[in-house]
Order: sequence, then structure tokens, then C-alpha cells
Amino acid sequence: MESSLINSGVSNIKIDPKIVVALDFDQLNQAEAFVEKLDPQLCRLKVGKEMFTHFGPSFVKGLVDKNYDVFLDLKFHDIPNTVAKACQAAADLGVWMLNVHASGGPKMMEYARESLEKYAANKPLLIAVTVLTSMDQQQLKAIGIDSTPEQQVLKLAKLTSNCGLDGVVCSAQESSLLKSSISESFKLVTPGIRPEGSAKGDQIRVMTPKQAILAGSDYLVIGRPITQSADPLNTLIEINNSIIL
Ligand SMILES: O=C(O)c1cc(=O)[nH]c(=O)n1[C@@H]1O[C@H](COP(=O)(O)O)[C@@H](O)[C@H]1O
Repeated sequence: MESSLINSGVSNIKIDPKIVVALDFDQLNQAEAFVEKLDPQLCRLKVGKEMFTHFGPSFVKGLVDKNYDVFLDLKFHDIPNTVAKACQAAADLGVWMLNVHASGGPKMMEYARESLEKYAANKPLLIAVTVLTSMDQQQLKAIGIDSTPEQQVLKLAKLTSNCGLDGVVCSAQESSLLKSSISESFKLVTPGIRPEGSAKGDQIRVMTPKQAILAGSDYLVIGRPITQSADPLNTLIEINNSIIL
């Protein structure tokens, strides 16, 4: 029953779609044509540094106006006051979620959290990036960190939780560890998702959509496997079907 509803494009997934499609386009018309093929009942959308730098806040507002939940992924990392003000600017756009870098430290994260309190019921989720999914132990070592990616993710996720944020960006490879070490309600947002057989590209710590959900990820950020698909809507529906447990 559930799966046939999803095949028809309408399902209970609309209540809380797990897939966040990363819109990384450099042409506005391509992005708009792509979004027209999708449906806010089937996915949320992420706007990151590439599109925000090209097309700015009006693009984000346009997606919010189309009833999409938008994750504004600008990974703020600066002095606490600057990050707090940037978070408010993001919240003013009506986004569903925004992020900072956990490595900006506890003071920066606390300022960010406090800056959003005034939004009360309209407060976006605030999460922190731990270790980018494109990084492995060698990359961490090159920036002076001797821990494994898993150890570093756990350390930064605990710090993020202690600062009162809603969750983290991590790879799905760390999801089960974080769910058992922090709390069930602490959101795990995981990019580096690759359906079986799709190219990894620059991602290193990857998992399939189903593995990620089984590991405890709350939201799966997926870009190229959907945006570069010949039939993005069908690919999205297939991925949604693959994560029904
Ligand atoms: O914060 C993010 O969204 C993010 C964090 C991270 O560790 N890794 C990561 O890939 N991302 C973003 O997630 C998206 C992944 O896209 P694809 O690799 O095309 O699926 C990109 O827009 C990245 O900017």
C-alpha cells in the first residue's frame, strides 16, 4: 500500500521527506527546470555555496514560496558575532535548516543558537558540520588532526550537542555510533550518499541510501546521483522506495 502510493508520487513521505536534494547548479534556468520536476511532498531541497553565490537570497525565497523545506548550507565559520548575525539573516529567509562548522568552537555555536531564539516557533533547525564526507584520515592528518574521522566526528558531535544545537552533518558511516552515543532526537544529516553503482566523485565516506537509514541517519543529502540523472523524478522515487524499511 505504502509503496504503491509512493510510486504514484503521493505518500506519507510528504510528512517528513528524508531526502534532501542538493541543488548544485550554475545555471538558474537549469535549476528552475529541475525543481519544476520535483514535488515538496517527495523531498526537501538544499541550497549551498555555489547556488547562493550565483543567485543569492531571492533564489532561496523562491523555493520557500514553492513550499519546499530548504536547507541553507552555507557552513558558517567565523567569529561568534558574525556567525550569529549570518544565522539570523538565514532565518529571515524562512529556511527549514541551516548549518555552521563545529570546528568554529563552542562560543561560536552558542552565539548561533542564541541568535535564533527570537524566531520561536519559526526557528530553523541549527546543525553543525563535523568532518566533511570528502575527508579521510590522511586529509585530517594534513590539517594537524591525529584522530580517525570517526573519533573526530564523535568529539565534534558531542560538543555540538552540549552547545544545544539540533544535530550534525556527518557521514552515514558514523550514524550508528552517534545515535547510540548522543540521543535519538539529535538529528543526523548525512551527505556522501551513493545509490549502488553510482560514481563516488569526490566523496570518500559513503553509504547507500538504505544503509544510511538503517544506520540511523535522519536526513540524506543527495546531489549528483539525482541532479545528473536522466530522469531525476524517477530516481528520487526509486530512492524513496529503497528506504522504506
Ligand atoms: O553540509 C553539507 O551539505 C555537506 C557536508 C559534507 O560533509 N559533505 C557534503 O557533500 N556536503 C554537501 O552535500 C552535497 C553532496 O552532493 P553530492 O556529492 O553531489 O551528492 C554537496 O552539496 C555538498 O556541499
